[in-house]
Amino acid sequence: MASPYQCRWGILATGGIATTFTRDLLTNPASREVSDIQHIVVAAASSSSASRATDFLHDVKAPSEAKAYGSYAELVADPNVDIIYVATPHSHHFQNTMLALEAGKNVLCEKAFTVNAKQARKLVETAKAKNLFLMEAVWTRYFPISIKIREMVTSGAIGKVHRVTADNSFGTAAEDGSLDFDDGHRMVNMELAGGALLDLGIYSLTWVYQILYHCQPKPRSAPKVVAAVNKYEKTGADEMTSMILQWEENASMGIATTTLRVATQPDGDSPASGPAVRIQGTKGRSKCLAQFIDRPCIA
Ligand SMILES: NC(=O)C1=CN([C@@H]2O[C@H](COP(=O)(O)OP(=O)(O)OC[C@H]3O[C@@H](n4cnc5c(N)ncnc54)[C@H](OP(=O)(O)O)[C@@H]3O)[C@@H](O)[C@H]2O)C=CC1
Ligand SMILES: O=C1OC[C@@H](O)[C@H](O)[C@H]1O
Repeated sequence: MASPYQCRWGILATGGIATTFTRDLLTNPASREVSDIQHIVVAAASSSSASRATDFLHDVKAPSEAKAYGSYAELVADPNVDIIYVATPHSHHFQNTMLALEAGKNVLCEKAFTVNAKQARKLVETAKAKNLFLMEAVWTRYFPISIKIREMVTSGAIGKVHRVTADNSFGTAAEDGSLDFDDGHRMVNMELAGGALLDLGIYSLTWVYQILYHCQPKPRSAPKVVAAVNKYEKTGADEMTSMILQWEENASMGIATTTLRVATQPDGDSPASGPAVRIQGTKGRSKCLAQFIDRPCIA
């Protein structure tokens, strides 16, 4: 049997999702019946100190040879790194991803990819010009349930789809109107491009787009969009966003919502919480297909 391809990762940032992702990356692919690849963490960097990166590598049980850097610039210059995983707040994705691309590295960047379309275009152009892999880490697209539902839509199993509704919301509010997060937390901090839309709403939009856009035959067109945003008065970040997308030629509508004030699942995992995503087609009654919009669960 051929030896597995060795993919050598550099982890840029050491926060919550960097820890979760890196632990998952180091799980033996054989556990999911994959044998043609081996993921190796060769280095990690923290913007605050090399010792923070050392602690991170220890925490995720990376190989003892993995290098710890105290700056992102040192990480992207490491010749042993094939691909960089960017796990900083939204505000920093563009600059961190560009740093890595310019150093000739492939990149997997956390969602939300960038804070505007212009930044996204620039990154894509740079990656193309340098023939590098570049991807936004929206794992929702790869869940077995997403793949199954896309198959159901493209095979016509639920008929012509006319409506998708998707909500991804969590949080509660105190009597005085304050949200669960401290004002400096990345979820509500404008300096870190916080807010419900970039953090959670992108999952609602992912569901609408993967059904009503990507599953439709080409040529496809952009939808008409009407949207409204409520801002959190303590920080100015969006705390509630509702989006209606309509494709006139397909007679289809997507309704994507997100908020930090109430939860998609007020009753936790119980079916009483209701679905996060509903897909309605001509051959199917309304389908309640996913209880967790950003987790690989089946309702
Ligand atoms: N795909 C998914 O399921 C999830 C994705 N995410 C996404 O991952 C990204 C990071 O989220 P999360 O890990 O929860 O965030 P954390 O706040 O836990 O970690 C962010 C890390 O970014 C680094 N960083 C660099 N500059 C700054 C700065 N100015 N302020 C704060 N941190 C900075 C820090 O690491 P260091 O000090 O080492 O440089 C910090 O630990 C976001 O884009 C978020 O949307 C988050 C959760 C789940
Ligand atoms: O992507 C995410 O998914 C899970 C949430 O807890 C987190 O805030 C968000 O960034």
